[in-house]
Amino acid sequence: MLPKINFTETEAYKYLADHFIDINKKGIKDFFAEDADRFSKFSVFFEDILLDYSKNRISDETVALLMQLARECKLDEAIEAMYAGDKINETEDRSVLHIALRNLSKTPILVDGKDVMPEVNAVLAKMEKFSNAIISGEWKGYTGKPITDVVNIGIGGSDLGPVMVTEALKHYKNHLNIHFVSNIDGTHIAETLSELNAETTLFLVASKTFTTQETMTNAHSARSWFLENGGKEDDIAKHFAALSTNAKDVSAFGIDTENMFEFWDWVGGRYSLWSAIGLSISLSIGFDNFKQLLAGAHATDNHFKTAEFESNIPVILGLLGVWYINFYNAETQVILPYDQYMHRFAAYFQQGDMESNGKHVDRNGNEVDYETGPIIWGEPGTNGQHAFYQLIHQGTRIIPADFIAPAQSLNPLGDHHPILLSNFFAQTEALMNGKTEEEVIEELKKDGKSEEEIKTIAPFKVFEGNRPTNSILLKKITPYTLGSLVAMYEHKIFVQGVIWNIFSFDQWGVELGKQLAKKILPELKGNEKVSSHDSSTNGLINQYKAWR
Ligand SMILES: O=P(O)(O)OC[C@H]1O[C@H](O)[C@H](O)[C@@H](O)[C@@H]1O
Repeated sequence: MLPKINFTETEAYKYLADHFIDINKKGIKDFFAEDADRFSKFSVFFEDILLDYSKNRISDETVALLMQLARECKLDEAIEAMYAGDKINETEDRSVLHIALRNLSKTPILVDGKDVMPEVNAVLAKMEKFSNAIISGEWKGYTGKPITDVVNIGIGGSDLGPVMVTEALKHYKNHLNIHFVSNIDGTHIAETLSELNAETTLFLVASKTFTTQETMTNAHSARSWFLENGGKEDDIAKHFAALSTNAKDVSAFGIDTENMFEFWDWVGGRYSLWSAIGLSISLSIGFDNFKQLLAGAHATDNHFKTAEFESNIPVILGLLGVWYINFYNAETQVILPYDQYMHRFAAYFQQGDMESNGKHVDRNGNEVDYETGPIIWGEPGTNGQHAFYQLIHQGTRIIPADFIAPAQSLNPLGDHHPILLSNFFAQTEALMNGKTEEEVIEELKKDGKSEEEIKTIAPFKVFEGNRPTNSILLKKITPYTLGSLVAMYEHKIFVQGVIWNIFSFDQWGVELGKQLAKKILPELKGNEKVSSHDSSTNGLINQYKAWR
């Protein structure tokens, strides 16, 4: 079980609160001026990934106190409990074992005394066989033609991970066209199907529960489309596969259980891209590359489990987040990949982080009196620079930023990559150093501005700087390094959940809206006016009925 410690009552927290007052008076650039070793002290390599966290508002003492905080919160016991298969998802009475899905060392991992690895490996073997058959064209559609298009129908964790990874690893993809349908808005599936041919299309119905309204509705529409476009009931087995934990509902839908790729209740939806939910990834880049993704994540899992906290990347990232959220009152965390392929990375971790740590009740069932999970957002660089960086540079809020970039481009075209990377380096430098009033005045003088003009314009051109960033420089985006990176962020979320004393692996907060939508749906039928809600909801529903 996870320890249940209120981190604000630890010794370390009290020291940190005092220490914060001192640190807050200093600028990050002052730390660099004082310490020539700062970069080597506050950076860590993990294989082909370099984390530089030196451009943060931290000193040696901050780091030592944050590490003490982790120790007082018994992070080591929490890590051990997760890896041992303890039911740390207490509110759902489940283990949390996405680490087992990529446990390529095959050491036994027990849930209720049973080793889960044989089942994990059996599903991986089935995914390999299926992926090879589809990719090679050996698997034929109902008219004998090979599959050309794959449509993953899923939402949330059954969509975002596969979308993010297939996009991030597009460079490694084969000839198959992979599509994703998630939204219940009929436009999503209608637009997707309009380009497709039923004879050569494979649908993956991806749903852990196989009850999610959006996915089931989209899956039924896909089935009808298939039958209307020449397929027969008997052909469904050639064109539909299911990725789920719910065998009963899969066969009730009419999908051959031979075409069912199973996973288990100890895999959280937002941690499931490594499971059968990753079948679209394996189809897109081939099973060997999918295995490399798992291998990269497995390497991070070993790092997280064994490295000292001081050199443990997820621990460092997690504690830095706590420092800003709980001491600087940072509300958000921005993730900025300088890699076009990674354009859905921030969106993926919006679910990963916000659904995990968006909690206001602690592990003892009490309301917390401190902040927990941040708002996660971000877009790829350099697009973000021309959109929202203004606020990061000169706004009133502190926005800790993670900058991520590969040293090697997968599309080395002219000077594109050096230009991209010059922006990556420049932004963190600018955010740290800012621009002083003296520098601004100097610049304006050089531009030949008058004293009067300088006085008027200078205040607007000053950047106070001291804005914290992490830089994550990867040698190259490969399935392996991406797997490592994603697992780092996953474990960072775990670290923060442990410190905040919350349960990171349930998501009760998404239920209420679903329940109410089910209640409202029948009320939308017929023309009679609705009066069972508040006046706003009644007004909106009745206007919808008048206009539809
Ligand atoms: O995979 P499914 O069971 O269809 O669930 C899809 C998604 O829906 C739910 O509402 C949860 O909030 C998500 O964590 C989950 O990933």
